[in-house]
Amino acid sequence: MSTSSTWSPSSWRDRTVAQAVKYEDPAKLQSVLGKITKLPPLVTPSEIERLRHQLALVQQNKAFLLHAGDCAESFDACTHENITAKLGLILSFSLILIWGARMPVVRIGRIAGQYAKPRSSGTEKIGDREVPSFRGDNVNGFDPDDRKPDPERLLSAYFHSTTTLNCLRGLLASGFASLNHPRDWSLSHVRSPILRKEFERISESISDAMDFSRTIGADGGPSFELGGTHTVQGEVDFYTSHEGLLLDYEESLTRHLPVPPALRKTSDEKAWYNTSAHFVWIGDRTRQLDGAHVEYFRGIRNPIGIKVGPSMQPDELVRLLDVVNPDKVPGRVTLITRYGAEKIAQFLAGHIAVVQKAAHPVVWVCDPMHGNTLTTSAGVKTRHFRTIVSELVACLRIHSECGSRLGGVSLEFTGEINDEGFSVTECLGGSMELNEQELGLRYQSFCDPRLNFEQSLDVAFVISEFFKSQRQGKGNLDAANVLLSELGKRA
Ligand SMILES: O=C[C@H](O)[C@H](O)COP(=O)(O)O
Ligand SMILES: C=C(OP(=O)(O)O)C(=O)O
Ligand SMILES: [Mn+2]
Repeated sequence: MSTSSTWSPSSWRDRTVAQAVKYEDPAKLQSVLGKITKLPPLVTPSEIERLRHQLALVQQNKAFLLHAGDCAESFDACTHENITAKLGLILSFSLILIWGARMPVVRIGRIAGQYAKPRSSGTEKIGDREVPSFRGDNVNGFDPDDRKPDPERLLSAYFHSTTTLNCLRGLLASGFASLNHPRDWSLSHVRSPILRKEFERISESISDAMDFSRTIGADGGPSFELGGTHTVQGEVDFYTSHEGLLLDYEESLTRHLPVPPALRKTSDEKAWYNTSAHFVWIGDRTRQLDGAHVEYFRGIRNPIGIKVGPSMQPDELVRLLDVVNPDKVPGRVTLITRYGAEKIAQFLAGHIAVVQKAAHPVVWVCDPMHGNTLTTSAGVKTRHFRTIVSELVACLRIHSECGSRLGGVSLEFTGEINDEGFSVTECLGGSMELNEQELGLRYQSFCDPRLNFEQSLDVAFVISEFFKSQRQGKGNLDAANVLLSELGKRA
């Protein structure tokens, strides 16, 4: 394998493309890509560089990363209500984390472009029929009769991403993030009295802290609508991300743009930026060392993620880091581990050891979702809250035993609610004790099961309590134990 050869946005085309999509009409594909190539970037180099800088702070233990959102966004779910609910959950989650950890949270949504899905199999069974698998809204349709890949969907993905991003930017610029108005955490869903007492204690402390800031005027004066500036609390950074799976699309949004002045080494320095999102990641199924995805990713300047599962060999991991980050740039690489609760103890410490030995600067993030998927006897794909939290807790423990640090979490969750105000029912357990019979009530995911609003806040409380106890010098999981043992007991 030669990685020293010249890179270009299209050099990946000489490599084997894992999870490739086969289009019937290549001319139509070219015409769509030609159109996208001319459309404006979705994000800017300054935003991308700012995120890289913030991820370097995560690495230095000065911030925590929350990477979260849908497994697969869909074009139909691109509504004001859904986007607001998703952003609201990310903000609520990060507020709880900030309270416990007393450090900034870097927020990256799996949003505004998370359409393409790698699949375990090329076909799937729907009833008695065997049809091509759904590959995401930018490839084919969820309807079993609409599974032929259509290049026009790439253009539609661009416009849905743009619309989503515009909605997010509008909400954030108009004070939606103001910490004075978090979504109501009613806690009425919490069944265990012990848990409810703990959650109430935490949320009252947060409300108290916010009340205090308001009283002393530390919330920044008049509101935005009344001519005030964006308040310190209301002004938050928010970044977008998706799996960089469809390289045709990623290439067409890869632009040679001036490096922002503060970072330029020469007055005319330019770099290749993937302008489809601030952060893109390589999936566990497409991270082959000599494959097309690694070749594409090595040449872009964005901060990138790499999914690391049980099949990653330790030496392979170091070689991969050498390829994508030869200059060991801080903040450039985030390793998103996803082994499964049963396997993490077998693999994580070995991966940490080789990365430490190679002195590669990385942000370690725990994805406790993808190694913990199961299918019920009724054929429903789900995840159990208990295994999700169990992988997360094991991850925190193993990092601290190895003298390393867990810098963030990567979750599939959604704050979406239906017209009656109910959350989705896709994962089992949590403080609402969702059971198998209830999965069918509001199962809306197009791919993997997501934590709903209530279950996500459960996770936020657990992590927040862990950081609080660490901050108070306890350095262990004691304070989170009441939550963990209670949540662990729930079916
Ligand atoms: O989101 C991740 C993958 O695309 C997903 O887990 C694949 O699911 P599958 O195993 O049903 O193909
Ligand atoms: C496809 C995904 O994960 P992985 O590559 O880890 O299976 C994902 O994050 O949606
Ligand atoms: Mn997924």
